[in-house]
Amino acid sequence: MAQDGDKQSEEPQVTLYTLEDVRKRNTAKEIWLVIHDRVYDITKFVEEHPGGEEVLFEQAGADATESFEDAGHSIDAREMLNQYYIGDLHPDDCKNQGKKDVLLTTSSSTSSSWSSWLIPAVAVVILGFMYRFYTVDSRSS
Ligand code: HEM
Repeated sequence: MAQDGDKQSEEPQVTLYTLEDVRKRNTAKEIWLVIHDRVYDITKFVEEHPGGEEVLFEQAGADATESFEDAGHSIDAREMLNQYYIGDLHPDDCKNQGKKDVLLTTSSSTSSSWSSWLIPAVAVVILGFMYRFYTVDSRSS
């Protein structure tokens, strides 16, 4: 029995929130926002934010990924996010971003597999032609 308990505690328990859950937390008492499909409760951070309270109030209850990235936050700022992380955005609400990631991965891996054999193959064909022309030239002269 104790083992069962251990197993359960080893599994990461991620709480899922919908955008609707997040939207409700946009008051001075409670401020949540979404960055890269992760949900943050920044209520206690608002006053400390070096970029000011106002920008956070503007993003309260919404997906702040774009504005967070636009501000060009440092690595330290990104690490600070962990302190306020409370859960993930429900997959239903982050469909578009998931699709975009998949497309980007697929297209980049496809192009790299193409170039890995196409460029050497073209080089071999060109070298073959050059070799033929040179040998034919030298035989005829
Ligand atoms: C919980 C989320 C956030 C954290 C932990 C955070 C943290 C920080 C930190 C540590 C800085 C100081 C500069 C740096 O180290 O990059 C900063 C600056 C700033 N932040 Fe944030 N920030 C958050 C969310 C946001 C959002 C959503 C916006 C935009 C709406 C924003 C806009 C800014 C701006 C404009 C500055 C000033 C940049 C400058 O003066 O060069 N931040 N933030």
